[in-house]
Amino acid sequence: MQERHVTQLSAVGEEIILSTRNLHVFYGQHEALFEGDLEFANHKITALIGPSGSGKSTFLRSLNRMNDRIATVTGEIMYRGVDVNQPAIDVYEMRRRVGMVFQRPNPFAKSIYDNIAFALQLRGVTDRHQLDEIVETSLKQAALWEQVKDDLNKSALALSGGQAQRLCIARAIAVKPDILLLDEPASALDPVSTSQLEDTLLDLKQKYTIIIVTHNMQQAARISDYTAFFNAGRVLEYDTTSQIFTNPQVKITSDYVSGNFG
Ligand SMILES: Nc1ncnc2c1ncn2[C@@H]1O[C@H](COP(=O)(O)OP(=O)(O)OP(=O)(O)O)[C@@H](O)[C@H]1O
Repeated sequence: MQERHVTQLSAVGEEIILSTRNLHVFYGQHEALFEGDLEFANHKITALIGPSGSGKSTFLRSLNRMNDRIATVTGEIMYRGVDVNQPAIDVYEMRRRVGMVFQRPNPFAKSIYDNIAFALQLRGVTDRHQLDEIVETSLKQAALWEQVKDDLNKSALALSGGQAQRLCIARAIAVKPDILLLDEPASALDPVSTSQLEDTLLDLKQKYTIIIVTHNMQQAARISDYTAFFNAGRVLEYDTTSQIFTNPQVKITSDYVSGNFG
């Protein structure tokens, strides 16, 4: 078996929206990511899997510069032809296009409506009709509208975990991003909410490119098109999800996906 097998998606005809080259991440002296070179295909779901501490979140958070204050990130992050890992980049604007949803649902202590409207108002959208329309569309896309349409003025803190996570997705898509980064978004959810969230992500793929960190192998297999396997700060294998789960080329990947790891 090989030691490393990373498929270049551009070589297999995919439209690449985001790619990293020579990406290294250091927390102080500790190098947590060595050469995370990956290409991400437009309107596809890519899963990042691997053991705890292998660098998945570090990599994901680097993609929209969430590591800026806590780590040193070197290398290129090419988003639609622009290296967004440059000091001159407007990080705020970049994060509008490359949004993030975190592991634990983190709605603001505001109404359901304001959770979504707030980000838009900050960006200068003040027209009430326009706000209403975007709030409704975002909640529909996040598959939450039917459950909350009569309760928009109620506190978001009263939502269930699954609903709160879908509200966070609605909030992220309200500003019309291109790419959604999700860091274990279902880890705090029960199986029913997890399944609903997976259906929502499959729907969202029509409009967005999705990159998701997950510990749940079945989840990666169910929803993703491509899977990257991380180990000890390196991407050891990257391929179609079916290939990773049925015919991995690297022994450690094979051990990991078959549950014989460690
Ligand atoms: N804020 C931080 N400061 C210092 N070291 C960190 C920080 N965040 C992560 N690390 C270290 O970087 C390495 C990679 O961690 P990371 O969280 O990216 O891994 P992961 O694969 O996402 O793990 P998990 O699946 O447990 O979330 C680990 O050695 C971790 O201890």
